[in-house]
Amino acid sequence: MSTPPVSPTAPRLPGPPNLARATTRPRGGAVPGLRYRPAVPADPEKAAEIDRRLEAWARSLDLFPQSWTGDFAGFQCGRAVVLQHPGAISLDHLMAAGKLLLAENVVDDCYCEEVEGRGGAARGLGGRLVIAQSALDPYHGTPELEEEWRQGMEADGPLRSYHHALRDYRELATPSQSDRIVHDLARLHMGYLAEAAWSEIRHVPRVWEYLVMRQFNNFRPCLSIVDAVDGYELPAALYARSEIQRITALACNATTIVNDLYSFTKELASDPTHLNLPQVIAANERCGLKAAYLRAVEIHNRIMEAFEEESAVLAATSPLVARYAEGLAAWVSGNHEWHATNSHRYHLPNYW
Ligand SMILES: CC(C)=CCC/C(C)=C(\C)COP(=O)(O)OP(=O)(O)O
Ligand SMILES: [Mg+2]
Repeated sequence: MSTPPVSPTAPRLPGPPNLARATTRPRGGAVPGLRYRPAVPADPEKAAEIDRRLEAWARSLDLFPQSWTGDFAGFQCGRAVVLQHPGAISLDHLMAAGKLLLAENVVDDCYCEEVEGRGGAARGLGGRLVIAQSALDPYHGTPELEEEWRQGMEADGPLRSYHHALRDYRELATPSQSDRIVHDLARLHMGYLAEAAWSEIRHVPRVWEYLVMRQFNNFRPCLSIVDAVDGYELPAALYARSEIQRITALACNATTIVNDLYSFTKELASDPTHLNLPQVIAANERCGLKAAYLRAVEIHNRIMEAFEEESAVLAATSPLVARYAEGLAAWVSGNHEWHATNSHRYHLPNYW
């Protein structure tokens, strides 16, 4: 079988970046020109307490080997959730957010990410993810088969972490809030599958296609819990409205592009073909990575601007919507702060 000819207009990756130019940045530096709002500072004692409890939880379920403890500490899960949920009504509510965040990362690292060296691979990912989805969305059948399923859910750290994190979340969330996150995690899994499929066939998407994939492979499950963690519910009928869905998606997309900007150097250092927004822009526009990076910042800023403007208009219509929009904005700010200051995990390119 002959290889189909490559269209001269097909996006082409720019080739390995010169990572000598992409060394470390000053600690805590934000991407120059990035539109963001300062986060409510994290109380270090609260963050440390969440980390301590999360590590104990992870150990009790044997979620990952001892040798990954350094990475767990470097990830700063406790600081992340304290920054992202400044209105959390209790430590238990922060713990629920922390368990979900930890579980989402265990699944991503162990099932999806090949470069992490923790078992993740594009091949066979669909089968692993459908079983992972059932850790959130229980199997119903005969008692015998349900028992087999229950035992199956104990098979590995990713399944145990999803199963137990969601079980604990259900205790403090309403049924519709729990159902919401189950659906948002299914969307996330669809995004993981698209990313894996493109990587297997070395497909370089158009910029809009990449952003569609990234709207699914997205922080949305984390923002989907902002009302529950703050101790109230945005009712399902309101949440389902298209204008609420839009501000939710804009906030989630802004925050996920922030990840692309801060993780750009880490990702290209481990895999020069890894897709992130600057890389996809460079491939489509046949420009250098610095120009592409600046264009990605501009796209992010326009999405942030739309989120801020549209959520302000909606907030004026009801105090409950205003509270929800504030919760989204707080998550966006806290997540930006976490990315900008997590020098264990992220380094900016030294373009500036
Ligand atoms: C916490 C959560 C819901 C994660 C799911 C999606 C995800 C892993 C991200 C949005 C982060 O993106 P990425 O895979 O690029 O992660 P790193 O850049 O390696 O931190
Ligand atoms: Mg990334």
